[in-house]
Amino acid sequence: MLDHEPHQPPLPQQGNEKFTAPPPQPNMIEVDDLFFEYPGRRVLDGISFTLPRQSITALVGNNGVGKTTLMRSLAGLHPPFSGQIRVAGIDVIRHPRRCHRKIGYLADFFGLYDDLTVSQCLLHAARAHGLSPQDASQLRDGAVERLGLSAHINSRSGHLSRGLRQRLAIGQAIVHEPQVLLLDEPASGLDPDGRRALSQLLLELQEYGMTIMVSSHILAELEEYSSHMLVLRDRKHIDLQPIMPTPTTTERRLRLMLSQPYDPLLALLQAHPAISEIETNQHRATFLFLGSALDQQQLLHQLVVQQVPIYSLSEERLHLQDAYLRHMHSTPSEETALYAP
Ligand SMILES: Nc1ncnc2c1ncn2[C@@H]1O[C@H](COP(=O)(O)OP(=O)(O)OP(=O)(O)O)[C@@H](O)[C@H]1O
Repeated sequence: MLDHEPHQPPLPQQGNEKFTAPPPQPNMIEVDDLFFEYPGRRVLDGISFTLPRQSITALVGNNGVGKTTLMRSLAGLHPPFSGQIRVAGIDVIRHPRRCHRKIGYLADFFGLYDDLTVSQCLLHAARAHGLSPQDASQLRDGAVERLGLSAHINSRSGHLSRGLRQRLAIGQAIVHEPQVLLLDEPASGLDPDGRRALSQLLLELQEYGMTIMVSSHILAELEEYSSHMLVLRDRKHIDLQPIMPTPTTTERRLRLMLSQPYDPLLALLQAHPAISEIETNQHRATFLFLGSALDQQQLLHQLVVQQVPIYSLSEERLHLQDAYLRHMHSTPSEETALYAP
């Protein structure tokens, strides 16, 4: 069950699981010095990274670089050669079964029980996580609604179209409401409506408190919902970049647009204690802002009161495709800009 932050809407109750929730950790996934080898082939060579709670991370990298291997290691399905993996504070390598309850995983090539109905598949997945029949049916109903599968609840999975099978597989991965969701190429087989629905679903699950990692080669789609990009460059190098602030992040890059030039703007921004890295021209200013949503509201109020001719204030986000290409063509030690110009 998810740990709820005070501001989060309550999730449907999962029933009689009773334990004292651990204090929330800032990082939900922690990987340290991870080595993975297939016979005669090293795929991950001492990589380390951490992913913040409630982030949605796009895992990207060239074909064959090791994305699936990394995801399966995080899911406790591929014991690594050495290193440490902690998910939701649990040591995945030492306690893989305990982690399975907290993790939802969708494989790139998944299997479904073709003779079971949609309802039975979801119930089976929920029961496999040790949930009672009553809780399993309650969660099944939630997953059916979230995935838009109501019209197909009694259809056999073997009779579903490819896109609906993909949706059902995603439903199976989230039915037990895991804290961490790992999705390997979840959009393959989905039509444009299904892909849009997937983006919305991931953002909704993030709102509920899930930490999500998605591997895909379709960067434009990842850009719609990802808060971070994790680039697996080669077996030794992995880099994490923030793209969008998460609900718990306070640093963001803002863009302010002017309807006419306003010379005192630079001095005004420079005087603000929460603002740094300012770039201005006649029509706009971009800057790094450190503060809460309320602080941002106050900044906007201050600008309006001082009659700055502002017509919009928005958050800038990284263009994933540009950042990815910049990343892949730089040397591992080179700094890359976090946000698009
Ligand atoms: N069971 C296996 N035995 C041996 N080598 C394997 C095995 N599975 C994967 N590999 C190799 O390990 C490397 C990493 O594979 P992996 O599937 O993790 O890459 P990927 O980044 O997910 O690739 P893609 O983007 O094509 O899905 C590849 O070179 C692959 O050939």
